[in-house]
Amino acid sequence: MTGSGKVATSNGNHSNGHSNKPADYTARENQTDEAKKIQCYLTPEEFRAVRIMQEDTYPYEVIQEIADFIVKGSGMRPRIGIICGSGLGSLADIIQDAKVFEYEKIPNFPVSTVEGHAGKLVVGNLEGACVMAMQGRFHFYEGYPLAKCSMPVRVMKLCGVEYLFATNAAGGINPKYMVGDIMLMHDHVNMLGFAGNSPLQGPNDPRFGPRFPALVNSYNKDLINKALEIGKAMGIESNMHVGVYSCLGGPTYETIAELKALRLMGVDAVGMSTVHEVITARHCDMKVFAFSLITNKCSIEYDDKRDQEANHEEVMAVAKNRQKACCELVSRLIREIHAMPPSGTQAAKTGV
Ligand SMILES: O=P(O)(O)O[C@@H]1C[C@H](O)[C@@H](CO)O1
Ligand code: HPA
Repeated sequence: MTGSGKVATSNGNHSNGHSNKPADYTARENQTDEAKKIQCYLTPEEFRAVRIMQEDTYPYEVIQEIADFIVKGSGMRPRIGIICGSGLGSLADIIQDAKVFEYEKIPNFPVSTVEGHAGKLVVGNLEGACVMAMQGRFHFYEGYPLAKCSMPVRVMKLCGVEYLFATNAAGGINPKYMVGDIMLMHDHVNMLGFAGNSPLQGPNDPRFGPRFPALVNSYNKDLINKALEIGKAMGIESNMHVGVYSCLGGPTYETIAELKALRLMGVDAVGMSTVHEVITARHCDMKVFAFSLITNKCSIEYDDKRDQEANHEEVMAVAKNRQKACCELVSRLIREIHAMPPSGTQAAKTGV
């Protein structure tokens, strides 16, 4: 590959036949043998960065080491894990007695590359419960394999987390959804899975879960019902929905034809994350609560006169506007979970 992503031919020409070697090629001649073999114009540093990004094997022992690093470094054993969606990093800002780990400083951890994803892991207390929050998630379009995107969910599991709260910013396809609404996820359509991609691809380690996990009832119904009650108490029930989310690979927003197809499949909101995290969490038997903040309405009509083009600035601005409601919903739900006995006890087995 060239620095611009074009494939170079053996005579040095790009496969589009127009340009020759990049102008800065002479500065790039100090290549590794491996890079030379595939006619790669990346510098050794770039080549190494791509290799690290695409490395997707995280053996159990490595994940255990990361978990130990976090538990020892924080002196806490979190019970609830939170993944903050785009612009929803404030969910981690409300954590008290926080111990903050920058992703760069956590051994073997990927780094965040997207605006609105700070790249910090925050461990502390929220409503009396010990929680850990990812202020910044990993997306497939950043170049990470899905297993790497959702590897932190396994870290959470080995830290002791029982509940995953996954949040995201999403486009509303259901015409009833308005910007700023909250959709509690009760199911998903795994479009990347349709294309043969899964975070569970490759050898299965039964210490995490079974080879063929079932995904019906992935989204905990009791937590959805509790969240609806909380929404009512907050006076936002008319801005809350229960619906189906779908994740596409991104980073492009969807075409109208794609949106029409998703709507036909029963999808209410579309984004670029969460599904692989939920799959990984269910595989290792975590209870999942997830919601989408609807940051933009997706037009599914070609002759729609409104200016409906999605953009990340708008996504971030809406998330900022609605962060208070999202924080309150999450805090109140965590308060309820904290009041329940830990799972494993007889009483807990009958509840969520
Ligand atoms: O991390 P999430 O899923 O909240 O972020 C969404 C999807 C893209 O990363 C970005 C597009 O604006 O927001
Ligand atoms: N599509 C995909 N991802 C998104 C969108 C969208 O419309 N809005 C926020 N994240």
